[in-house]
Order: sequence, then C-alpha cells, then structure tokens
Amino acid sequence: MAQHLTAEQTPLVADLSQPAPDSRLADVRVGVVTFPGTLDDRDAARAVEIAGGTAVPLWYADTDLQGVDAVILPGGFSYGDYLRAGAIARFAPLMDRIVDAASADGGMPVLGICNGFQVLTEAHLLPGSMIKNERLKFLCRDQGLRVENADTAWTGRFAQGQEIVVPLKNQDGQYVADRRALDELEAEHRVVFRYAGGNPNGSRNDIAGITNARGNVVGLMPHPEHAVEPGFGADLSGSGAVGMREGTDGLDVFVSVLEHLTR
Ligand SMILES: NC(=O)CC[C@H](N)C(=O)O
Repeated sequence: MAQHLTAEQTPLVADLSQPAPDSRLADVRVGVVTFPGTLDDRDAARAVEIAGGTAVPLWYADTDLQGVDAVILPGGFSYGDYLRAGAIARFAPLMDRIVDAASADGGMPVLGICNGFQVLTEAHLLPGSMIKNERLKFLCRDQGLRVENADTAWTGRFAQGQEIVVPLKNQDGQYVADRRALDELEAEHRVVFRYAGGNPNGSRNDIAGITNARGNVVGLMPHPEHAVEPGFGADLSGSGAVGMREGTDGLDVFVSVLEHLTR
C-alpha cells in the first residue's frame, strides 16, 4: 500500500533544469587578504561562499597561506593609498608568499580586485600601473564590461565576448602601460575585461582587467564581488552600455575559480 507523507515529510521535487551543485566546490579554500585600509574583504569572502566555496581570512602580516588553493586581494585603500595605491601593501609579509605561490609550478590562482589589482601591478605580478582617473574624479557607477578572455582561472564560466555589468568605484582607475607592454598584452590575448559602452577613466585600450601569461593571475578595476546576489541590479539602458541587469553578473568570476580547481 502506498505510504502517504505529510507536507513536512514530502521530499522536495528535484529541479531537473538545474544541474546539482558540485559538492566538491565547498572543499576549495579561497584566501581573502586584509591589509590595513582594505574595505571589500567581507564582500569578497561572501562572494566566495555564495559561489559555493570556502573563504579563509588571511592577515597581511602573516607569513602562512594556511594551505589555501587560491587568493583574492580585495578592494579598498590599503595604507590610505599613501605614496601610490598598492605601493606599500606590496611589501606586506604575506605578499612574498603570494608572489611565490602564483609563480610556482601549478601557479596558484590570484585575483586582484581594484586596490588588489593595484597591488598586483606594484608587486610585478601584472604589468602596467594605475593612475588618477582621466577627469580626476572618484567614479562610483555601474559599468558595462566585455569578457575578452574566457580562458583564465577566473573567467572559465563566461562566454567569449559576453557583456556583463558590475560596479566600478575608484579614483586611481586609469590603466597605463608603455606601448610595448600594451602590444604584448593584446598579442598574447591577455586583456581579460574591456570597458563596454564608453571608457570611464581613460584606460589605455579600454582595459578594465588583464592576466599574466599563464592565466592564473587576474586583476581588474571593477568589482564583481559587489554583484553576486539578485536585487542590486542596474538600469543602464540609457547609458548606451547594457540593459537592465539582475545584479549577479559578477558571481561567475568566483564560480570559475572553484570549477577550475576541481577540474
Ligand atoms: N574600490 C577600491 O578598491 C578603490 C581603489 C583605490 N584605492 C582607488 O581609489 O583607486
């Protein structure tokens, strides 16, 4: 005889349109570094957890990476942007470990977001530098981006040429590099994100994010970690960039690295 279940006992009907979440992603430990003056570390850790991974707080003055599988250098104003944004954070004890791990065989994935990107250029893990925005204004807006390279550790979930919208907020966001470095980035397909719908800050070649030759180190000025949950969308239909968005376009950056590390 068929057994009747109460509402509480009824198993949830599996949604076959959604692939089952990969439980191995939760085993991936992503370190999020806090420097004095960092402010986006909590959002970066939250983005890792929403993507399905495990976030591990790392302290700039430590010398132990605690066995993490990847590292995020988050946004903010490390050392108050004193001297040059990222110029002092680059000498933090933990940065030596991160540079070693990123450069070693296996190439640990490292993501620098905004101030984190500035730190990566100062640490010479990525070429070029960031100077004041073209019109010397702090910019805070939703920004259209085109994914130019979906083959890095942090962009595998995206489609080549896909347009996304994530927040942009900085004062030193103008990416500059000498002609030779720019030609090399372009020839080696190392521009990862380009501004879409207009260049907000004068960055050379509309560059919003780049990678190293191996694709394990990525830096970008806009903030994918602030666009990982529905409800924070933007209506950019009037800006010439892209239309209404849910506010989750940044999530695949974090899912990408978890998938990359469980392949
Ligand atoms: N949001 C941020 O990380 C800011 C980065 C940097 N300190 C700037 O203003 O340029």
